[in-house]
Amino acid sequence: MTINWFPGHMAKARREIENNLKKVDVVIEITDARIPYSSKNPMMDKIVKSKPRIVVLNKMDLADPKETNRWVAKLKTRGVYPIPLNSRETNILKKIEPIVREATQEIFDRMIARGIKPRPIRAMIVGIPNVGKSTFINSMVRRKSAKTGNTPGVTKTQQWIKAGNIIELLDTPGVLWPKFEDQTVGLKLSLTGAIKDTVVPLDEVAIYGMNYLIKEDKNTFDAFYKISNYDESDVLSIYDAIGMSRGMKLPGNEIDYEAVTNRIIHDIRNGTIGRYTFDKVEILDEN
Ligand SMILES: Nc1nc2c(ncn2[C@@H]2O[C@H](COP(=O)(O)OP(=O)(O)OP(=O)(O)O)[C@@H](O)[C@H]2O)c(=O)[nH]1
Repeated sequence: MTINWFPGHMAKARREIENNLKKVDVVIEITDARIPYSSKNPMMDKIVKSKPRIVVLNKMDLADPKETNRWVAKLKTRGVYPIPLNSRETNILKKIEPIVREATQEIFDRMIARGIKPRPIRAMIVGIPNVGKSTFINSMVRRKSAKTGNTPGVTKTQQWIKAGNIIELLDTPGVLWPKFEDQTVGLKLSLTGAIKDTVVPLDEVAIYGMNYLIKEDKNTFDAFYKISNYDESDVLSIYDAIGMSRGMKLPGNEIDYEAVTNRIIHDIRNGTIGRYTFDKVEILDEN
């Protein structure tokens, strides 16, 4: 989904979420496990305020498992309920149900104490674009594609959809804007596919990712591209090595640098090279 986030859009998105918040018991915030800090909306804490919040570290299959564990531990100290997930799996309901129960225990204890028969727990999904909100909803309700209300003339009525026996979800997720304030955050959002390619220069994205991987895990990077003997402080030297190794040449035998850029981004974004986390937990204390 492409949205240009102008102040008017931001205000509208925020208002919609604030209205929906009144109807739910718990908020399920979807983030990207590779960038749990950069894929959060900057105002989420203010917007959600006092509702219990589950933070899904989605796309865990693409993130470094050690770093994901560190994020879970850290987020637990911040008053939210973190859970790593791969929303493409079919059994996520089983993983979500216990944490939804835990997050809403007080509300339901109160209902029971007042003699009210417990009703389904109502939840809304929020997150920035492309973190996997629709995939999560579809997987929770076990259907193939998310319903959309974009057909002209079709009245958009908001619906509750049942996810298993104890949860009801608002069928449309709240889409919020990503963080824009920091250039590195922009590079990470682009590297993981959360923002559209044209927003950030692609070669900068590729160079950022490449340097990060070489710093973190040079052996894997070299083995993946079958390269050696390059100067790691010189971007062109690395590009030349990859281009040569992969036979990415233009007519006239020059290296096709654009193809190398696209290749690197593709390989990192899809996890073909390996599982990496670009936000380390320490970033929370620095900001
Ligand atoms: N590897 C992996 N891919 C995922 C996971 N969840 C979602 N995806 C993929 O991520 C992409 C974006 O997923 P969507 O569900 O469309 O994301 P969204 O947040 O609804 O996106 P918007 O509609 O743009 O707000 C799709 O290609 C999904 O298949 C996951 O847990 N692991």
